[in-house]
Order: sequence, then C-alpha cells, then structure tokens
Amino acid sequence: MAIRFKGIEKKYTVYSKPQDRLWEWMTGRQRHRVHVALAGIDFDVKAGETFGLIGENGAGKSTLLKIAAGTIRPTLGQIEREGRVAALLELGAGFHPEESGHDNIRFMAALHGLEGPAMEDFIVRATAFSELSAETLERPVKTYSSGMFMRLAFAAATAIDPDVLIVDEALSVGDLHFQKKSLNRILELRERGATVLFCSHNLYQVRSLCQRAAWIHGGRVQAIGATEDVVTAYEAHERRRYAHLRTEAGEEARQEAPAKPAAVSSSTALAKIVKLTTETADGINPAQVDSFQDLSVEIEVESYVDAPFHVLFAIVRPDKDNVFGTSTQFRVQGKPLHGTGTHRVRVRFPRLPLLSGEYLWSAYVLDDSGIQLLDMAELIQPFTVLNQKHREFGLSWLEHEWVQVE
Ligand SMILES: Nc1ncnc2c1ncn2[C@@H]1O[C@H](COP(=O)(O)OP(=O)(O)OP(=O)(O)O)[C@@H](O)[C@H]1O
Repeated sequence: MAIRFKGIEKKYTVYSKPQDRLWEWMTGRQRHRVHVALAGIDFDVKAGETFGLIGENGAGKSTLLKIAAGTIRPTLGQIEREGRVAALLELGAGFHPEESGHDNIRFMAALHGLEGPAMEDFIVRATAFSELSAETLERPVKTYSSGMFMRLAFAAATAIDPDVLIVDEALSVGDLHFQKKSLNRILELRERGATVLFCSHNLYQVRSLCQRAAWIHGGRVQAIGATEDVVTAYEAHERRRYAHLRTEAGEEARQEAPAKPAAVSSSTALAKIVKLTTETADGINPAQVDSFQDLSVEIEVESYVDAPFHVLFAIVRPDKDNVFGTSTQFRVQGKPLHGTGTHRVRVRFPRLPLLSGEYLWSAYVLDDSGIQLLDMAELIQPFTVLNQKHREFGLSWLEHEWVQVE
C-alpha cells in the first residue's frame, strides 16, 4: 500500500458573501452552509501502481488529491502514505515571488528536510531539469513568464525522486518540448517503481497510463477497479448525461465538418496532420461508401522535427462514439514514424463491414509513448455508408450463422 484513504469525508464551509464570515463571528449566528465535497472514501492505492481518478467537474477529484498530498486535511477519516510524496497540484503555490529561482529551489529542498550534500544534489538536479539559465535563476520568480515559472515549479516538485507522485492534469506544463520532458519524467519515475496517483479528464491518457482507476461522482466512489472497466462505465454515464444533446450535436457535426482536417496545431507544432484521403473503387473521398466495399484511408503528416511519433485514427459516429480506432503503435512491431518531412500512412479495410449510417473520421498525431497529443483533426470528412446488399441492420456486420435446433 502506498496511499490509504480511510473513511475520508471533506466538508467545506461556504459563505455567500465575505462579510457573512465576520457577521457570524460577531453575532454567533450561523451565516454559512456546509458543502460535502467527499464522503465515505475508502480505498488503497497499491505501491508501484499508476492509479487514475476520473469524474465530472466538481466531483471531488482535486479535493481528494489535495488530501492525499497533505495540503488540506479531511474533516473525518485518515490518510496514510508511505514514502516520499511529491505533488504536482498547484505547481509553484509555495514559491516566494520576491525570492530568486535559485533560493526557491533551496527552500523546496529544505521543506523536504534535505541538508548538506543531499540538498546540493537536489539543487543541481532541479536546476538542470528546469533548463533555466543561471542569470534567470538569480532573478526573483515574480519576473518569470508563466512558462518559466511552471518549468521551475515542475523541476522542484519532482527533484526529490518521490516514492509517490500525485499528478493533477500537470502534463500540460509549458511549451511542447517541456511537456514532453515532464511526461517523460513522470514515466521515468513510474518505471523506477514510484506509485502515481493521476487525475485527468483525458480518458485516453488514463487508459494509457493507469492500471486501476476510481470514478468519483458527487464526492463518492462510484466505481473502482481495472481502468478499462471504470472508464467504460464512466463513458456510458457521460453518454447518458449528454443523451439529450446527441441529435443536435450530430446535426451540427454533419453541417459544420470541414472538408479538410481542422487541425489545432500552434506555431510551435512538432507535427501536423495535413490531409486525410479515403479511396474506394468509386474514387477519391467519396461521400458515399457501400457496405462491403474495399476502402483505404491515407493520412499525411508533416513532421517539423526529427522526433518519433505515432498516427492514430478512428471511424466515429456523429454522436462522437468511436466505432473503430487504430494506431501505428498497435502494429506488430509498433515502431513509431521518424524524421522531418512528409509521412504518409495508409490503412486498408477490405470489405468494410459497416452497415448503413453516417460516419466521420478523427485523426491524431501522438508522441512515441502514444500519450502526448501533438496534433488532431476530429470529426472530419463525413461520409455515408449504404448497406444495399444485405437486410441485416445495426452498426456493423458480424459474422454469424443461423442454425435450426431440432
Ligand atoms: N475551498 C473550497 N470551498 C468551498 N467549496 C469548495 C472548495 N474547494 C472545492 N469546493 C467544492 O467541492 C466540490 C469538489 O471540488 P473539486 O475541485 O474537488 O472537484 P473536481 O472533481 O476536482 O472538479 P474539476 O474536474 O472541475 O477540477 C465542488 O463542488 C467545489 O465547488
């Protein structure tokens, strides 16, 4: 066990106006209401595992992470932790703005109880990881750009080689280069056996990183167990929650889907999806495909740096449910693509087994770990599939046979 939540409950005192607090203190009459953010939280995170926390906004995930990190105390219950804990929560919250970057690193080391050579080692590692110049590190941190501040905060938070790492969506720190570096640092600590408690709204990341997960709903554990089971249950809940929006969203996607990928690359993009081309015997990018027709999909990616990457794409329904997704990472060897310039990958679907319906494509470029998103083009190039040959209905053709039972 690395973290044990025992009967955790957290109540927040909420005042509608700041002056109510003073009024309550002066009169002794209650002017607040109590908000129960967490109740009955009882589970263990095992040593060495990567554990995901998922749930909708306001479910209580951050509160639970803060309790795990020891930055806030539960109203009821106990938290047990084993080993050195590093939390990537409110990065840099403990920094002194007037002090230099260097002094702040020193404070952080002292906070972890480090002295002498251990402190020097911490400072060297944090400084190197931050990639900030000696001149920058001598300046007060209040003069830093937000990117520089986050670099320093991440470097200082992970330089202790923690046994337990608590991460709240911290994978999006700084520019793309630093994001990758931060992610690699988290993966490296995990490889070395650190326990990771990881909270994210990115279910793809949770699926890729975590062995087990808990879905927090209304401050309680709604489901806990193997990641795939928990994430699937949460996705089903989300689908039901948005059920009333489905038709509208589908209509919108059909009307607004651009003919070309709506890439979200920034100017610092490492790679960009340039084109997605489909082809059947009827031609290029057909608006209509027959069920059981051979279909091929080609994705063109422009890579601006000599770094490895993977291409992932999915056939998606207008309500955003994935029908089928695949990635170059899932190939037998799973080798990433590599090198600057234009890359084209093609996937062939012999006898496309989709039945009648509206479909779109989503394509993604991911780094070599398959976790960091470099570019995406979602819900593009709508097409219709028509099942003219068979009478079976549904989404997809399933191999089957009818047997008369005597
Ligand atoms: N300091 C606070 N005072 C009062 N209420 C709070 C405080 N912090 C959080 N809450 C409330 O507690 C509930 C849980 O909040 P929390 O931030 O833990 O949710 P979350 O699951 O992390 O949400 P998100 O995904 O949006 O980050 C919310 O209703 C929130 O408004």
